Amino acid sequence: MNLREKYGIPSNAVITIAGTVGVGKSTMTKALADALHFKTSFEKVDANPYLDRFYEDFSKWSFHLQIYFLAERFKEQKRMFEYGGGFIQDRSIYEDTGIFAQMHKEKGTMDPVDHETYTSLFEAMVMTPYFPHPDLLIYLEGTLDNIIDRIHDRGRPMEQQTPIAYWEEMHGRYEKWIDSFNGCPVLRLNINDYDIVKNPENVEMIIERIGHFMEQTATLRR
Ligand SMILES: Nc1ncnc2c1ncn2[C@@H]1O[C@H](COP(=O)(O)OP(=O)(O)O)[C@@H](O)[C@H]1O
Ligand SMILES: Nc1ncnc2c1ncn2[C@H]1C[C@H](O)[C@@H](COP(=O)(O)O)O1
Repeated sequence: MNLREKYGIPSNAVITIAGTVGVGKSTMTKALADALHFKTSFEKVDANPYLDRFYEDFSKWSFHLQIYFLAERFKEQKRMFEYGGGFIQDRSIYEDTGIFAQMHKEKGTMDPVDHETYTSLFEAMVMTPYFPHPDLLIYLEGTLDNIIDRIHDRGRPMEQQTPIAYWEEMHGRYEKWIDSFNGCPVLRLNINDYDIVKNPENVEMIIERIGHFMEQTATLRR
């Protein structure tokens, strides 16, 4: 019996991994997909035509980048549900608006009219009964210091030039955002509790928690 069957995770589940930059979403996405024999949906980072320009000049490229991410994630959402599920997704669509667009508008690096246009498009596309929401959002949390170490170790050039204050602001916003998020069931995992890089066998403990959690949420919905 494989781990998915052992812990009763439906083969058509769509699980999205959320959390601030560098917390370990991509690593977790790959580990869970390998262990569950699920497909993956990754964010495009290297092939993103706006990301470098955005980090060079937030104000100039905020709107372009958000529209790009919205289009990419919406296409991915469609692809996952057309396949009939069985996916682990690296970052949810909800974080684009709830964290990034909101933060840049409030910090003055996204024009308020652009933000309004973006938000109305996002709501028309996502906040409708027709939009398929994930079965589960796994929220990865950790201390700011650990996360900044990971960003430095990973070494993406545009992130190295970004002031620590940016990651600190984002970290604080994530903590508030997740407390009020209700788009789908949320399972929180602290990165200090499960080191899946040093101890890959920890993945089974995470899958066990996912199985129990999904069973409980399904019972509550019945
Ligand atoms: N459990 C872990 N222990 C140590 N390092 C980790 C762990 N998970 C991820 N990392 C490292 O942290 C960095 C960021 O991880 P990544 O998965 O790319 O984060 P995200 O997708 O959230 O931005 C990478 O260098 C990755 O190898
Ligand atoms: N919606 C977004 N707005 C601005 N920047 C974003 C958005 N989504 C992702 N990003 C950035 C943050 C990182 O530099 C890369 C990849 O994110 P990661 O958390 O490392 O997967 O894209």
